[in-house]
Amino acid sequence: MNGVGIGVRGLRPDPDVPLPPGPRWPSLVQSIALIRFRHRFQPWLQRRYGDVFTVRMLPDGRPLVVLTRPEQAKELFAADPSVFHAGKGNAILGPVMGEHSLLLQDGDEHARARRLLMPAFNKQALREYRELVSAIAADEAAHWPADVTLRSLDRMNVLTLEVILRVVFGVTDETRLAALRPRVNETISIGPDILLGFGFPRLQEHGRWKRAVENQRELDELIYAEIHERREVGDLEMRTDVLSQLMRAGEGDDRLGDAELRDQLVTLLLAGHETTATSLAWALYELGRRSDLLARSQRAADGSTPFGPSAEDDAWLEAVVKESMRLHPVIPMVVRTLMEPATIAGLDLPKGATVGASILLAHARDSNFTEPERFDPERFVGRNPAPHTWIPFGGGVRRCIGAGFAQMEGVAILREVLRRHDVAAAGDDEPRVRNITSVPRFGARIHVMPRRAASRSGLI
Ligand code: HEM
Repeated sequence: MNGVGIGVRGLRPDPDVPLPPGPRWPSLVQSIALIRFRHRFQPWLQRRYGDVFTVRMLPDGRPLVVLTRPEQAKELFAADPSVFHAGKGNAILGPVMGEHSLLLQDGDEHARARRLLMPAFNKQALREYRELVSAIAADEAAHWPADVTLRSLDRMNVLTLEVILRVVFGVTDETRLAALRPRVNETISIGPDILLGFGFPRLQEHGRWKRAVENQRELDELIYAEIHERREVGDLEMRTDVLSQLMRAGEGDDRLGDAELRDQLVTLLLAGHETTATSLAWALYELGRRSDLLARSQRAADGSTPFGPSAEDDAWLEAVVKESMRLHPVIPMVVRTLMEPATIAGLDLPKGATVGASILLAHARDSNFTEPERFDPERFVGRNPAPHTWIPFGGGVRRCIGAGFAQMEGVAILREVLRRHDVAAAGDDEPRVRNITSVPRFGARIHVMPRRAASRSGLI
């Protein structure tokens, strides 16, 4: 998904195959620069070496070839998935997500899981989730204190977590929700240090590692209890949540077993929670810096027709979400590792090399977007960006399965917040790296005030 781990253990590319230029520094320095200082390092690499460059990564200087042009991204996304693997690079997430996780699989296993998961994310399913997402957002936004400065990232994290628990896991029982929340919170805050520790069983008997293992066991027990109860009650056909749909998917032997369901649920939690929250936090922050865009978004949130929001209103809010994802990519790059020698973007690459499409650079290219540093949702109104220039969700057979879900959720949440509140950015912010994702360093702080019109209509 994101270049947490580059390459595949035991698969060392032939060092004699010539690769695009790149720095000659030690791989430790290059890895730190690429991961920790990605926002400055990637643009520097492009200026210094051009549109294709090679970074040498830990542990042994294995190459990561980075592509930055839309036609190169297109080739990468269309490449044969049996040769261009994505799952192996995410292996570090295995101990938490589980071996069946969609993110970790490749080849036939991935294709099967993807086929079983897809119906839960199609247009019809998304329409069914929307009402519940709006209700969750309305409840949360109505309880924000008046006239206060808050970290919108924190508020959005609370909201998107609640959406995962109730719309994806489909949990309605308050006692189980209360038991799940702290365990899920602990799981989502696991960093690389804990993940790496999972490789050393002795470590798991101590301190934070021990707590992480215990927490995971408790979380798994709750998830399995939910799955078993759902099977016993036998009302799966009537339920619209993601878990129930996954339990119904497939026929005969081709169904997801309990362990598979558990792994996919934890994957959806980890892949879908903070990513969406961060994009929404940036969206509120950016609207809070531009009173004209805020006013337009509030009109769209209120609905411009006597019957409520029109398709144009939805389209504007969706454009705000998309522009936020463009200007502030949460995930910097998508990567694939070559299982066989292959040619891509005119380059002959050896088996074992990793090749990535930079989301950060694609979104910041002035040949892709005019004045790329400007927040301008208008670029997405009534038109699509040129192919493979806007790639926050990656592409091809690995394209984010939750892309439609994230956009639906974004529109619903923005609508409920903006119907009730005025927002003004409180100070400047900038991206900082948090584990895999990039988040606003200061939490995208906004000052929130109740809207007078909204108060009059009894929303608050
Ligand atoms: C703003 C929100 C989000 C962003 C920016 C995002 C981004 C991404 C990216 C870049 C990938 C890798 C694609 C590739 O390798 O080509 C991905 C994969 C994935 N995402 Fe998302 N995502 C978001 C929200 C979600 C949500 C809401 C869910 C689920 C509820 C989700 C579930 C997944 C899963 C399961 C995969 C693995 C797909 C596969 O390997 O087949 N994501 N996402």
